[in-house]
Amino acid sequence: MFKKLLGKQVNINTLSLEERVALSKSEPIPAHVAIIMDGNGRWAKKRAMPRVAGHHEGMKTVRKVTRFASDLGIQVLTVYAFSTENWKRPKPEIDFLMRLPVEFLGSFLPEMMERNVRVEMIGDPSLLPAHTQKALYEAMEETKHNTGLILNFALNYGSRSEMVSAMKTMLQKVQDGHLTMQDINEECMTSHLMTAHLPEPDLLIRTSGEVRLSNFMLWQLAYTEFWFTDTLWPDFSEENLLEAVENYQKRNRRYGGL
Ligand SMILES: CCc1cc(N2CCCCCC2)n2ncc(-c3ccc(F)cc3)c2n1
Repeated sequence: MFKKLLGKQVNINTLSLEERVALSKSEPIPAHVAIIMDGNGRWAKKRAMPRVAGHHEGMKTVRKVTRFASDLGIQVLTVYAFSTENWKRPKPEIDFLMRLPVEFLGSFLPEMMERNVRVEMIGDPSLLPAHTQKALYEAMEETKHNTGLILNFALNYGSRSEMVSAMKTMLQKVQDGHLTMQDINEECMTSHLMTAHLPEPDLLIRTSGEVRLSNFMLWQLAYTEFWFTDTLWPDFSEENLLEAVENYQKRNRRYGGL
């Protein structure tokens, strides 16, 4: 890929990662990047390892990508960690998955504090085990005053149920006289979603070659740039994230216009 540097065309493949990062930071960085982290089971299968080994390696990738996103100046990183459909998985796998937040936060929270990272979540935490909820709430409490990157975990999250819940709340407000039919518009709907306080995603990344949304942020992704890669999530690197951002910066977004 070629980029303009000081009036000259530069082949970025000849640059170091650091040089490419500096170049990328001279152009608009996507404020909100959302990632569907696919390919963990396949990564393990390729190595004749149990699926949970892929999930554990995937957790390390979350740490690595969080560091790099923070360095790049990304404001919000939303990662789809557990969907409402994932409850159909075997119980031992779910039990393992539900311990990952405890391990992640136990080892990474000090560094996230140093990096001024704030931990948030979207989804319904009530069905998560007590130890998972405890780790999550403690991390959100400890980091709530941080003003750097927002690391936003989608946990027990499903977009359709998020939208139904928003509609029910708005209907209840109309019944209670707190809203009128005229108030109901796209902005009103957006303000009733779990992401109301966040900018809409500028860039969606999905790994492992799957090309579908899987009930993820369906309303919020209306004008988002999509970037799909065959790379399996445990293999996803800083280089992959930078490539997605560089590709994003090449696109001129129209928001439906010309
Ligand atoms: C509860 C399911 C789950 C799965 C999971 N995987 C497995 C699936 C996708 C790949 C990444 C590794 N991770 N990775 C980090 C977390 C995490 C969640 C909340 C939090 F506050 C801190 C860390 C995580 N949570």
